[in-house]
Amino acid sequence: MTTEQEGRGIQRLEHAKRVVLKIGSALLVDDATGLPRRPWLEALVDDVLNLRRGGREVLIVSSGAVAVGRRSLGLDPTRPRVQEKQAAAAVGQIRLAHAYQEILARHGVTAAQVLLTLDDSENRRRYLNARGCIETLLGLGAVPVINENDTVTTQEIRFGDNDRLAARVAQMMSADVLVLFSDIDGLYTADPNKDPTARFIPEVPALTPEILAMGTGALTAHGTGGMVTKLVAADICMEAGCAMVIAPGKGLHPVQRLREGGRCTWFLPSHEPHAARKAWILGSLKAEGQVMVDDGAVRALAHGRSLLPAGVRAIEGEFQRGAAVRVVNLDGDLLAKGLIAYPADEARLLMGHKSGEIEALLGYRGRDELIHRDDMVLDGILRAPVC
Ligand SMILES: Nc1ncnc2c1ncn2[C@@H]1O[C@H](COP(=O)(O)OP(=O)(O)O)[C@@H](O)[C@H]1O
Ligand SMILES: N[C@@H](CCC(=O)OP(=O)(O)O)C(=O)O
Repeated sequence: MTTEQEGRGIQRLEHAKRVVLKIGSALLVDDATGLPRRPWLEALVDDVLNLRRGGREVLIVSSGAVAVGRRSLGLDPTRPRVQEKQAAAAVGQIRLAHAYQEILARHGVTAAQVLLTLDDSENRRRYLNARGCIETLLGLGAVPVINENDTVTTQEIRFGDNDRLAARVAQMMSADVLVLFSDIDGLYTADPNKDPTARFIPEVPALTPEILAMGTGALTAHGTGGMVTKLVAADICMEAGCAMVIAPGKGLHPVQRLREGGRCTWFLPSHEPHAARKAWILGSLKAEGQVMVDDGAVRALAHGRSLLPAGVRAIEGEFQRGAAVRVVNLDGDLLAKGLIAYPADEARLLMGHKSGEIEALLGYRGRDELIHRDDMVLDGILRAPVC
């Protein structure tokens, strides 16, 4: 790898505000005992703490529930049935979460278990709930330890592999970097375990058909992904403006080795996560309603602030929480488009009121903002001029 290539990826990691680390079963679970590898996990937690000391937020997407639980239940790994895998995940997840919790707690850090399903990334209301919860956990200094909620998913309605889940989490949380730790040090032109002429690829600036053709299935006993799912994950990340890296995870302190310039493959998107999210709100979502705001709110939006209920005069349309809505001024001029934090009926109850009154009006304490600035893109007469 050239110094310049090394540099670009590492720079992304060193300047990242939010990093997702994905740990595969083959790295975490000891083949002989079927238990989490403690020394490896302790070294990983050390790495996580170092990242956090540098001011970064860290999320962990961890596989291993099925591998751990399968062993505890004495299930045959060669003939997995869906219900047995679900049962194994239920047993293994509690042990896995406990291992993370125990090691992080020794350093005074709180671990938080988050189990997600495919629906949580595709249904906008659930998406906002999951995102809000993880955002709150990060704000409170916890380390979210995320896995698929295997016990309630079936073949048709699941991520199926944690490479893709991790990419969806990175996209949902506008992470700057996703690290996929693997049993291999990166992407090759072909599977190097089968083809000795396969060449290593240090950096992928775009997912061309040639790159996509390099993906083939998994070889390991525990793993479900192989290179195919890593390239699917790269596609999700690149689209979301998140850099992704496939790095070797077998040895102790895999993050430290990555930061020291160890061999890996970087997938580097040309745009930032924030820009990608805003483009998605502006371009891909159909507005389901309209919010009319007063002049004070127009000034707040123009300064990049969130929209509070106090500045709202009227709400049109019937929509659910998380719907995309147009924001207009009293003359009906378009100002912005955003994802609203309340359904239409509740938003109507809140309009014109101070955020401190939300609990009394709705009977629960929701978000202070009707549309958070991270969920809003200025448009129409407030659209930033393109230079
Ligand atoms: N083009 C490729 N480059 C690198 N590895 C590949 C490629 N195609 C297939 N593989 C295989 O994918 C494996 C990594 O995927 P997987 O076993 O799912 O890893 P993990 O469990 O670490 O996520 C490698 O060990 C390798 O055998
Ligand atoms: N949710 C499953 C993980 C499935 C998976 O993707 O495993 P892996 O290929 O080892 O990352 C589990 O915890 O066992």
